[in-house]
Amino acid sequence: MHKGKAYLECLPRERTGELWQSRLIAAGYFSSLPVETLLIGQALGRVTAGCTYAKQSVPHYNGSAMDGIAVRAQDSFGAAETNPVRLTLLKNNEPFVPGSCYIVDTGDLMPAGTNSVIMIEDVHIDGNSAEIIAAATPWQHVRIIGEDIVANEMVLPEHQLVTPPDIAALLAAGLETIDVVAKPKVTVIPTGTELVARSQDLKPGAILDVNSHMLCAAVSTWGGEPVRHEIVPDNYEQIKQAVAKSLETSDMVITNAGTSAGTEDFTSRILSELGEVLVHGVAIKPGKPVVLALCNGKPVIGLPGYPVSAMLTAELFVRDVLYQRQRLPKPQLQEVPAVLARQLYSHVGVEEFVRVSVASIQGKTVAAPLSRGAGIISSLIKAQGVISVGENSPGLAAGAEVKVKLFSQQQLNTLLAVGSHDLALDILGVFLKRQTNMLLTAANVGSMGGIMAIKNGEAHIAGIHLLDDKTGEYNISFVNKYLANINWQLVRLARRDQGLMVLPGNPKNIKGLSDLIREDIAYVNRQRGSGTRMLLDYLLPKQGVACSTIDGYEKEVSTHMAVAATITAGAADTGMGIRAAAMALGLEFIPISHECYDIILNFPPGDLMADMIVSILKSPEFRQEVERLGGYDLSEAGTILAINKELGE
Ligand SMILES: Nc1nc2c(c(=O)[nH]1)N[C@H]1C(S)=C(S)[C@@H](COP(=O)(O)OP(=O)(O)OC[C@H]3O[C@@H](n4cnc5c(N)ncnc54)[C@H](O)[C@@H]3O)O[C@H]1N2
Ligand code: MOO
Repeated sequence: MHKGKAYLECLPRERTGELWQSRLIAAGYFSSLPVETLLIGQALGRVTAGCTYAKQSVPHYNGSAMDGIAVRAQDSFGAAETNPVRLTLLKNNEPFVPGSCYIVDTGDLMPAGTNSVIMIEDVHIDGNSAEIIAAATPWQHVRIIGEDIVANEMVLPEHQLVTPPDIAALLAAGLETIDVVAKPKVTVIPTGTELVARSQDLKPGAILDVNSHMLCAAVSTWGGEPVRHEIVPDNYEQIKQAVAKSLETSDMVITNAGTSAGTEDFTSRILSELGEVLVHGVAIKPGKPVVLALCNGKPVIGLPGYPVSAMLTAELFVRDVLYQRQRLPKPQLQEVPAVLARQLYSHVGVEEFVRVSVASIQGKTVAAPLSRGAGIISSLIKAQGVISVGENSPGLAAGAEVKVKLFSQQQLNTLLAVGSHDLALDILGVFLKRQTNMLLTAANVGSMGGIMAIKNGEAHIAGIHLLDDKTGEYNISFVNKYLANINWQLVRLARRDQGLMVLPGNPKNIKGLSDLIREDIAYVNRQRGSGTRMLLDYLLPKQGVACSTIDGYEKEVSTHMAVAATITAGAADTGMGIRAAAMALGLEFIPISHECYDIILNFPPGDLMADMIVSILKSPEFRQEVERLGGYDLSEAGTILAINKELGE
């Protein structure tokens, strides 16, 4: 047995792909494929295992192609307007005699003796005779035997994807069943002592096994037949046995987790004992510790435990192998040039894959990077595409030209909201989708980030809640200051309650901001530039509180929900945020202030989308749905607060 390659000896992705492909070819993995026989009606989307030949001709009899009369062509010769020819009409059961004809409908068997059809429009029926005024050519309007498919002709070649018309052709050609390439059976083994199968069993430290379901679904999407193994704890022998047993019945085995350097990360060692580890460590992020092995001539892939890493490495090293194994054409993702919405740091030495929201903004395609953590499942569902930042790149500047691989052709049918995020925006997205079929995607970069995105033409919408500490007014002075020469409108979305969130029962008896200086109180703050942080910094001096005296003032998180989650987890006693976030996690809420959450709309004059958004904001249905979240006042929603004065004049 070969020893596994040392971890961290990372190969570049392309070389890994080539090595993986060439070793699988050498192992014969793509040559002798198991075959399955299916009823024709079940073969849609499958790949023919061999060439298929017609059992019968199509059509299998000479039939009339039109409604009319069936004649012997030579009986009609000489017919003309000046010389009508009269033929005797026979009944179907009467034998043909020269100079006679039969009435036929489209599809009828041509009566013996006839070889041509004259359309009924060109015939004058008179009692027992039919008069024609033009000659018919032999076989006109007749579908002759085998005109479509001749018996023994090839209907479909081997390794062809079966389409709906193929099903018609196969059935017409007299086939009842067809041999197709069998779906590769792929066993997915979730590993980890911390894993539980059901959310009822979750407790701190336990993780719900979601990856095995995600990976099985991916295998199905890629044409394979997934088999989900039960969770195997981090036990060397048990994992080894599970892999060895699965290999007996599967065409491919995927293990999940246990690929990195932890004390219980056994994958590479186990696979090197069961076969040969070709790769352990690829210079990519996420997904670096992926393991690629060949055991008994079958691929065994150790995918890293984090969901995003697992999905990306499956896309890179499982998907194409499955397509190739089934001879399915690999779907090509469309690649479009786009402008990066914000700066992106990257590590030199690894190729980094970053999921992005994509939108077309006034003719410019913009890609907004989503959160990059390997455990951020939501980045997988929010993304419309992915970009790759090359191994040698330390990162990309905002505005840099990137190439986005789009997950679907319709992905540019998107409105991009960049700025401070609010649940009301998600609800606006639902209403917009209903009315316009446009998808609203949001990148949460804080209020100032939103203003900058509008300034750079990289957002359709920006949610902001910025307090001007000189005027005490919200938002207007900021848009006027930063957004010249742009067709913006500032529209009220909601007034929101801002306040302190505390655990149920308020165990530390917090009453207001002045309590934050107490020694027994740990605070969790929002990031600089966020509206909530600006409000806090505005209010603290008014209460005579110095921020340096607050324990936790330096501890920053970037969303209202993260503040609420930090308090729920016991990592802080209180933090400022909106009431809806407190309610969502069952926290108590001490109101401190109101703030105005408004949206900047960036649409050219006359664009109907801005009007549509305003009318949604004004609708009672939308207002009720948002107000139900708690802590929102939408009585002014849809009010246009300002438009760009410079352009307006
Ligand atoms: N000292 C080092 N630590 C880590 C390194 C490293 O190089 N040195 N690499 C990190 C990277 S990169 C990744 S990726 C992960 C890979 O981890 P493993 O494949 O060993 O997996 P685990 O540590 O067991 O799990 C990671 C994470 O994922 C969760 N998980 C696992 N299985 C599932 C599942 N079926 N469904 C949902 N979530 C799952 C698991 O609970 C952990 O939270 O290692 C880093 N560490
Ligand atoms: O490879 Mo890991 O997936 O970067 O986190």
